[in-house]
Amino acid sequence: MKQISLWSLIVVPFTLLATLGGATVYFFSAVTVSNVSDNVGLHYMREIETRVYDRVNDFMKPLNIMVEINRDAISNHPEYLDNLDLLAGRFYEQALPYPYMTFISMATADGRYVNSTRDPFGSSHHIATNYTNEPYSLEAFYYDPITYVGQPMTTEPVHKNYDPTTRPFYQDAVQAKETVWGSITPYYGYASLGVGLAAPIYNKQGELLGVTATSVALGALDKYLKSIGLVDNSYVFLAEQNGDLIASSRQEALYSKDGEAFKRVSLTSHSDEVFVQAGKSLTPGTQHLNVDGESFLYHVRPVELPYGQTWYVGVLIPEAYYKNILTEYSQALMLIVLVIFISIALAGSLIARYIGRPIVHLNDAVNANSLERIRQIAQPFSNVREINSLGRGLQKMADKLSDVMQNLEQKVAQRTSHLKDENELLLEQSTTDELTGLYNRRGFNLLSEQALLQARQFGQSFCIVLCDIDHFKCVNDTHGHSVGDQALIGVARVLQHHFRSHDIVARYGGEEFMLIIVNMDKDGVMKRLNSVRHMLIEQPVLDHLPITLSFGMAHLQPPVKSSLDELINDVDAKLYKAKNTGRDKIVE
Ligand SMILES: Nc1nc2c(ncn2[C@@H]2O[C@H](COP(=O)(O)OP(=O)(O)OP(=O)(O)O)[C@@H](O)[C@H]2O)c(=O)[nH]1
Repeated sequence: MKQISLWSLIVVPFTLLATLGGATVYFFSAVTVSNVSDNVGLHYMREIETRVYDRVNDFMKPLNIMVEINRDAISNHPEYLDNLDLLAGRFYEQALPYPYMTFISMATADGRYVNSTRDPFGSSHHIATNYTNEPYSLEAFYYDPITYVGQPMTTEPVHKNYDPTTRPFYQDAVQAKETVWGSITPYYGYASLGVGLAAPIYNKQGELLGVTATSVALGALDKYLKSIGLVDNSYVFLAEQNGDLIASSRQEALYSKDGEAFKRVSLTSHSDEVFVQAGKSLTPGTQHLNVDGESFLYHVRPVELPYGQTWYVGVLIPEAYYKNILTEYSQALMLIVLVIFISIALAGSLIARYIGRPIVHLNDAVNANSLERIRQIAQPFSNVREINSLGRGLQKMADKLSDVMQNLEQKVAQRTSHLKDENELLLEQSTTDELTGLYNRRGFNLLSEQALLQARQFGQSFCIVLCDIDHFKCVNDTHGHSVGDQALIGVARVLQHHFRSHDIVARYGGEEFMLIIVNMDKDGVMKRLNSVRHMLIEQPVLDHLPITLSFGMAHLQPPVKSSLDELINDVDAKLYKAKNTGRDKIVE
């Protein structure tokens, strides 16, 4: 099975988790912020744009409704034209719900004219006609609910010799033979633009009966755009296809007066550079617009009016507005993410510290092959209960093991020393003659080789003596075996008495004794052997029973070359000679 370290089990997953999590959140937040950012801008812009779009549509709707109703009504009932007072009342009442409907008019092909008329801001509403006098001068009348054309408002006509058939709206409509838009122009004396629709009316035979027209004051739309309450540095405008402004959220004028002529302000000729740039990109859709280093989200939506007229609603929102909101949002998000990942890292380091480190510590101690290392683990060595208990358990085991080993060592030492003693005893027993306490033959064999080596090594003299009790069989036979034993013990003691502690005195066989004397001259040896003989006579080991010994002796001066076997054979032969030549003597 593949082995992995505890550190890699803790550190690697936490590092991976933190990195992966961080990257994921960062990626998602970047994507989210970017999406939300665009959405916030778009939503805000669409909201404004839709409101303006609906408002313009609602505002303009009565214009074509009225013109179409009146066109159809008069076309189907030309008799209306015989009583223009009725039309005056009808027009007046049609205009009542629409305060900015400035004109609803009818100009007959024979030059008569009737009009429900109102100033652009709806403060005065009356009826104007030119058919009540000669030669068709335009006069203003109060509306009368019974007679429709009520009292005159002024003593003088408003317009002398007014011939509507010469007016542009009439001529344009007749020429087009269908409903046409008039051009947008300012009202005389009023700060408002206006626009009208004019429809030529034919009878069933296709003869021209006249032109009916409606007109609306656009100043109300301008007021509306100015009152929307946009965020700072935003723009909303309504413009014609050619870029001429109809209404705008900004304060700048929509037209200028040059003598008697009016000059419309277009987007591209505007004093505000933002309008200029917007005018250059007046295409439906959303785009980013950069003006003098400031970025705008720019949206254009066409407003399709009847009879082929298209206006444009444009909205510009500074990107900084919604980006600031989102920057704050993303900063808050990043802060939360940071806190989460610091927490994860902290959790990882806590696990590493409180679980990983003690386990690694334990592992090192256990693998150090030393019980002492485990016993020396400081307690408590971990704040985690289970790990601490694991460590304590190991320590207890190590303590017990250590005690067992110590006992074992003591026992082994005791056994060893005991065995040593027993060995020594056994050795002593196996090399000692039980009866006399001298070395036995085995002891002699062990020590004699060492003595010969010593003499050779230190260049010392080497003397070997074999002695045997004379007629010992007689002693046994005459006095019994135990007396014989006493004799053996006595002879052994006398021999031992005459030689040095480091000289070898051994019982070599039944009544044979072997001596090895190193580093003593021949005379010295002889003297001692003769002394032995004398003592056995003077101080008999058995009462009234003299004991004599026969000796075979070899004394070698250094260097000693003969082997032990040769020397033993030599002294054996000499002893034999002593026995055969009368006993109680030393043969050398
Ligand atoms: N009491 C006693 N007798 C022993 C012991 N070992 C050997 N003997 C006896 O020693 C005697 C040795 O006799 P022999 O070999 O014939 O020699 P000897 O009688 O001493 O005659 P020579 O050596 O020729 O002078 C035997 O009778 C053995 O039984 C012992 O441990 N105790």
